[in-house]
Amino acid sequence: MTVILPITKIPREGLPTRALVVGDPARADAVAAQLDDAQLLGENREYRSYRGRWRGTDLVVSSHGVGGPGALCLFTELAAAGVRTYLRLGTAGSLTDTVGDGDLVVAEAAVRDDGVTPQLVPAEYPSFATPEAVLALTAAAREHRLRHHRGLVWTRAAFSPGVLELPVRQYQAARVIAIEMELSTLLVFAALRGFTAGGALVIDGNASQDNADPTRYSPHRAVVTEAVRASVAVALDALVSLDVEEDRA
Ligand SMILES: O=P(O)(O)O[C@H]1O[C@H](CO)[C@@H](O)[C@H]1O
Ligand SMILES: O=c1cc[nH]c(=O)[nH]1
Repeated sequence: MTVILPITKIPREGLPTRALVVGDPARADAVAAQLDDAQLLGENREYRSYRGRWRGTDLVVSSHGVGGPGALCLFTELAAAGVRTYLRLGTAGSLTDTVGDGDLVVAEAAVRDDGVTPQLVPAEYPSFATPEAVLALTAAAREHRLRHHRGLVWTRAAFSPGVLELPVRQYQAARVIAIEMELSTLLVFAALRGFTAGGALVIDGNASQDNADPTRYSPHRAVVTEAVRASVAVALDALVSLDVEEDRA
């Protein structure tokens, strides 16, 4: 009898070892539509998971919703079902004028302001992308002729600010180029398990100007939608090219 995992309702066994994870269930549908023989694996809450093939390689695509704690539930259940290599394809706000709308940011590492990984491991522990994932994503972005940048990302639990002053200027001065909400959770989770992980993020606005006023956040513009659509092949090409498990201590 197939055992179904409780939070994502994916099967406990027999999954491919690679997963593309995205925030939005509709984005999981759009990725699945590009796969060969896509099959829905399970659906519950914000989590929608498919399996399928890209260029002959089996993989999973799953949505994790918004925020690190919920995303961690997906990453954990995917691991229980056999996934060992994760790439996140998401959106992010830019923190610098040189990274514009529709550009792709390939994360080298992420600031752990995610609100959840401090409950897993001390705050000094790093949140870094697997080097091969960074190289595979940048190579695929170049091949697909997408405007892209490598750099540091700020993962932050709260989308909009409250009353506390945010260290935006300090992180800008420290060369952090984009802000989003789940990547550091994925990178820490993967490092703790000895898995491979990375992420690429499509820029959907200037976060240092827009996020204090949620009515100015406008991610549904054509420049963003088109860049996300074009980035799917980049992320899938990178995912199927990765094969780094054997070298790891
Ligand atoms: O486009 P996704 O993958 O959802 O990523 C970003 O968009 C959401 C905020 O609108 C957060 O999940 C953030 O990380
Ligand atoms: O967290 C996020 C995601 C996309 N864009 C932003 O400005 N922030």
